[in-house]
Formats: sequence, C-alpha cells, structure tokens
Amino acid sequence: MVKIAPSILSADFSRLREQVAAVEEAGVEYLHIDVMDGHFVPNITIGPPVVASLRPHSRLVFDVHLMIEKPDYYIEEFIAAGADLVTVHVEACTHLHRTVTRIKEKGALAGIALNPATPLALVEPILPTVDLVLLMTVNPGFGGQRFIGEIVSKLEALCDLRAKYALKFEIEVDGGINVNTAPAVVRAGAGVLVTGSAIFTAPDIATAIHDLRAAAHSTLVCIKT
Ligand SMILES: O=C(CO)[C@@H](O)[C@H](O)COP(=O)(O)O
Repeated sequence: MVKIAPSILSADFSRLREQVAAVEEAGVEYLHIDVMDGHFVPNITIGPPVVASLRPHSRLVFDVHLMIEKPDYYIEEFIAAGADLVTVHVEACTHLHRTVTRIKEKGALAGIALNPATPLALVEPILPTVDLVLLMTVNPGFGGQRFIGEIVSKLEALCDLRAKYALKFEIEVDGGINVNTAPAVVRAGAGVLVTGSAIFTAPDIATAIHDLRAAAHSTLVCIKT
C-alpha cells in the first residue's frame, strides 16, 4: 500500500497542531517535516523545538527531511525531539555511510535524499544500509513547485536496483506530487508520497488525502489487471 506523508511546509503554522491532527485523522502514515537552513537550500524553516512540541500530540511516524549543511551536528537533537526517520541529503554529506550509521546508532530509521540532478550511482554502494531513499521531484527549498517528470525514469532505475540486490528500503518521492502526478510515480515504484500544497492548500484536507490515495491506488489496480 502506498503511504502518504503530508509535508507541513505548506501548513498554516499558526494552526500547526490542529493541521497535524487533521491529516492524522484522515489516515496518513507519515508526517513529513522539512528542515531547511538557508544554506543548503535558500529557505529557513523548522528546528528541533517544533518537532518536540508536536511529538506529544501525534502518533504519526515523524519523517524528518534535513535539507541542511553538516547534518551530523543535528541528528541527535532531532532524534531526541521525536524524529522516527531522519533523511539526509547525499549532496550535504562528505561521509554518507558514517552519517547513515550514526542515525541508526541513535535509534532512528535512516533515509538518504537525492536532488534531481544527483545520479543513483553515487548511492548504489550504500543502498543495503538505508531504510529509505527519497528522490526529489523538484529542486529542494520550496513547496508548490512543478513536478520534474524526468525523475520517473530515475525512480524506475532505483526500483530495479532494489530488486536486483533484494533490498527492502522504502522509496519516497517529494515535490509536486498531487492527483495528477501520483499515478506515474506509483507506477514507477514510489511507496511513500510526500505532498505539501496539494493537501494543506486544499479546501478540505480529508478530501484531498482521500483523492490522493484514490489516484495512487487506481494505478496499483491498473498494474494488477
Ligand atoms: O522538500 C520539499 C521542498 O523542498 C517538499 O517537501 C515540499 O514541501 C513539497 O511540497 P509540494 O511540492 O507538495 O507543494
């Protein structure tokens, strides 16, 4: 089953607790938390105190996406704040295997994220050590951008690598995911859909999540028949 991970980047921050409760009630699996530092990406967002404030109010898997330089300095703090899954950018890590190992040693699941222009070959050697691979389908930094369709073939190639090595990591896509783009990424092998603006700027959050799930699952039905 495809998992949905609403990105709170597009939420109304003045009503964050309420909006997290709304996506949780609508049955999503993950809460995607975009952490940006103004250096790795040209935007500044959320730090560990926000994660810690939300933690007592939600049972969702906290999927913390670090779009920051030197992520090693902050891994422990985000896990202590309540992150269940910590994803770091390949482009921000000099010693990626060490960083992934540190995340796991500190008790969280470890993800690696690749920008659209970053080739899969860079991460192939460490795929057996990760729990999730996030393929950016926009250039990171902002919500509401247009989906980059060329990433679909990269997604298929990642799926093939997972099958080739008989691995079990999850494949997450992030950026421009909505009812129109979800079918293509699910068909190509995405198992976790990060969606920000299509959920939080919709007139009704529950309806938006229902529609996204229906679009994703309709594709799965297509594959089976
Ligand atoms: O990490 C990012 C952007 O850098 C994403 O998580 C976006 O927040 C997704 O937003 P939409 O493209 O769905 O609006």
